[in-house]
Formats: sequence, C-alpha cells, structure tokens
Amino acid sequence: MQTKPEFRKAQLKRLNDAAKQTQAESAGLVAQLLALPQWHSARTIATTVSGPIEVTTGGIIEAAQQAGKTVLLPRVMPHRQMAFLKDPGSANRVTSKFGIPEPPYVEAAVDQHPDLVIVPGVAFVPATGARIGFGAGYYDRFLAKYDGPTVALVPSVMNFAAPAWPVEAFDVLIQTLLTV
Ligand SMILES: Nc1nc2c(c(=O)[nH]1)N(C=O)[C@@H](CNc1ccc(C(=O)N[C@@H](CCC(=O)O)C(=O)O)cc1)CN2
Ligand SMILES: Nc1ncnc2c1ncn2[C@@H]1O[C@H](COP(=O)(O)OP(=O)(O)OP(=O)(O)O)[C@@H](O)[C@H]1O
Repeated sequence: MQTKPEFRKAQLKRLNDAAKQTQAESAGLVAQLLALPQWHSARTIATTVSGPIEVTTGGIIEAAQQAGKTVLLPRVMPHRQMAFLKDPGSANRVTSKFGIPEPPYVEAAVDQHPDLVIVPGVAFVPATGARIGFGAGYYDRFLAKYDGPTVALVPSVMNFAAPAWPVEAFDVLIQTLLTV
C-alpha cells in the first residue's frame, strides 16, 4: 500500500483533473445535505470556504444563512489547531498564506462546539467513514475533542470502496457520508 503522503500526492492530481466533475456534482450533494435531520436541527454549522478541487460550499453557506443558521468557518491557529469563528461575510474574510479565506481572529466569535461539522477531505470510504485530508491533521485534532454530528460530501473522485491509504488510530471516522 502507498504511504499517506504518496496516496495524497496521487489523489491531489486526480482531484485537479476531476475539478470540473466535482463542481458539477456539488449541487446534488448539497441538496442531500439540506435534507438531513442533522442539518435541520443545527443552529450552528461548521463548513469551509472551498477551493477549486473541493466540493463547492457556497450553496451551503447561503442555505444556512437563509435558514437563520450561524455559519462557522475554520481559522488555522498555531500548533496545528483550528478555531471555528462566526463567518464575518465574504468581504471581511482574510486569505491565509494557503489561499483559503478565513475569518479574522476575534475571541468573542469563537465557537468550538458547532451543532454540525461538514468535514472536507481528499478521499473517503463511505462504507466505513474513513477519511484522509490535506495532511496537516487539523480536522483529526479538532474532531478528537468534538462529539457532535459530522458529515462529508463525497464526489465520485473522492469515493473509495476500500481505503487505498493506511488508516491510523488517530483518524476520526466521519458519521454520515453523502455520495453521488
Ligand atoms: N477549504 C478548506 N479549508 C480548510 C481546510 C480544507 O481542507 N479545505 N482545512 C483542512 O484541514 C484547514 C486548512 N488546512 C490546511 C492543510 C494543510 C496545509 C499545509 O499542508 N500547509 C503547508 C504545510 C504546513 C505544515 O506541514 O505544517 C504546506 O502546504 O506546505 C495548510 C492548511 C482549514 N481550512
Ligand atoms: N488527535 C491528534 N493529536 C495529535 N496529533 C494528531 C492527531 N490526529 C492527527 N495527528 C497528527 O497529524 C498528522 C497528520 O495526520 P494525517 O496525515 O492523518 O492528516 P489528514 O487527516 O490528512 O489531515 P486533516 O485532518 O488536516 O485533513 C499526523 O502526523 C498525526 O500524527
């Protein structure tokens, strides 16, 4: 089996090649999310601002706002921690050195206990909930301390019948995986 870094490198190439397909699949995955009971009962939702190779999250953010839910976005912090902060609106996000728009750090806007966390990644095994992300362990660290519901939107290029990477003890399984 490939190591995690080897698998991630090959998978990132596949994600780049499939970017248009992933964009095309996003609306259907978001529609499934909006039908979940976990979505309806959540007052606060943690998601991300998606990049070009990820499932488009703009529709999630809009739907949450329209439903009166609070949108929380991650900000990368020292020691590979993430703070989830209330979305200040697209005009007030600050682009990190990794190119991801993030909320500025405002202590009063931190909420580490969202009612629902939508987890990004580069590959998933829907049958088991296994996930591999971009490789810094941010979500694994966060989810280790989070006990609420988790969901991932899995486009076809990220869908694996079995893990093609080593699943380790600290890898947190995702509870609900939505597929095309
Ligand atoms: N749209 C989106 N936002 C997200 C994530 C995501 O997966 N998608 N994240 C999901 O986690 C967090 C940011 N994730 C990151 C993952 C890796 C690196 C990274 O590899 N940076 C350096 C290496 C740094 C290091 O090794 O400490 C690099 O690219 O060289 C940065 C941010 C929070 N925001
Ligand atoms: N709960 C944790 N506490 C401390 N370190 C952790 C924890 N979870 C993962 N790590 C560390 O994070 C590093 C990256 O893990 P891994 O390669 O699984 O990241 P990933 O799941 O792809 O990334 P991410 O979760 O950011 O999307 C590993 O070196 C691992 O030791």
